[in-house]
Amino acid sequence: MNKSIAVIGAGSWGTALAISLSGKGHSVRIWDVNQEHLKELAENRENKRYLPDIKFDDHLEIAYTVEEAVRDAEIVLFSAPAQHFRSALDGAIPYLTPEMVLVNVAKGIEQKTLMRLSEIAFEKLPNAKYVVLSGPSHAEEVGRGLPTTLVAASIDVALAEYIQDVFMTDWLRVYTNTDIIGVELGGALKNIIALGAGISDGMGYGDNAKAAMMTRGITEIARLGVTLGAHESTFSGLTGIGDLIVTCTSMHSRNRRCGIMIGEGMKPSEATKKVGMVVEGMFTTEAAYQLALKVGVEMPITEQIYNVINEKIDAREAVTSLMTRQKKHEKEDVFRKS
Ligand SMILES: NC(=O)c1ccc[n+]([C@@H]2O[C@H](COP(=O)([O-])OP(=O)(O)OC[C@H]3O[C@@H](n4cnc5c(N)ncnc54)[C@H](O)[C@@H]3O)[C@@H](O)[C@H]2O)c1
Ligand SMILES: O=P(O)(O)OC[C@H](O)CO
Repeated sequence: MNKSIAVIGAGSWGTALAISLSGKGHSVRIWDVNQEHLKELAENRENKRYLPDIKFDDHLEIAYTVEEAVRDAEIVLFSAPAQHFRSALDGAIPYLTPEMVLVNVAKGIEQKTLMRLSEIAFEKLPNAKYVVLSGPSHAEEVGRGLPTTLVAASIDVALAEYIQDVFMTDWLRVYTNTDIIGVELGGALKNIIALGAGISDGMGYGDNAKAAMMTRGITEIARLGVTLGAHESTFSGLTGIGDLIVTCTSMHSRNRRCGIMIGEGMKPSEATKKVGMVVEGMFTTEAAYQLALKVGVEMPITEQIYNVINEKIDAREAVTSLMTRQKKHEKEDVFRKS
């Protein structure tokens, strides 16, 4: 059955999902803090800034206030960048009702509190019907209807199944999961490794270096994730290794593109600006670095990327530091446990 859906954040991902949902016949209203951007969306009936040449259909309306977007919605989808999720939620709260299902697609950790986004939501709304939607999914491909998979994660499996039904199309396949911690952390932390993969590419290193970055990257992501309560197996699924692969290898990736420019010698702040859309890894690196210190987990790649993007060392020094670390067994963590 068709639903009424509010989308909060009309960037590339919010727009791509709004196009997909409205294409399925759902009634979608999209809102953004940037009023100028909303006017352009209404005038052009497409998102020329982020997803040019993909026209909106009649089921997709532009809302000029949060209230207008959220009023009578059955589902409220948050697609603002992770550092803005708290303010996006605060803005919507006066208009939310307990029946509304909240879906968050942002991938990050709040820098100032080190909280996962679901922790923010449950702190404010302890009984929220809350679902995380994540997975290997570039907006540029979803907007064009290219085959994609996602995972709807919730502590309530029935709720995850509800969102699975609402979002699923013949080309957008949605799985469910109840490991909300693992799904959130996989989506957030892969952006750090994608920055690293981009830096490696930008420095002119080859496929060997990138394969190492990705494989050792997922190892340290899982190490932190399991310490924070996630299931290890989640990191070998779509929201773990799946999302890591797509982000580290695609030219659509904002994180990888930013990394490439840094690897080529551009200042990190300049590279971030040049991407022109949110580069979540630039915030998540700091948060993950602090979280790892707090819980005593070793994250050598994250630590070096933290050093590079904060201009403490250059990328070549970071590579030397990673390559000349104390030698170890590949599965050292497993040996430590047994
Ligand atoms: N772009 C993708 O392919 C993709 C895919 C999966 C997940 N994501 C995740 O989705 C999130 C958004 O990414 P994006 O690429 O769409 O970003 P973007 O930079 O393209 O757009 C972000 C939009 O959010 C708006 N915004 C900022 N604060 C807001 C607020 N408080 N309320 C409402 N709108 C607000 C901005 O004005 C902007 O239009 C990120 O966490 C990203 O990791 C992106
Ligand atoms: O473009 P990126 O690097 O923000 O990645 C987008 C999505 O998270 C890929 O799944």
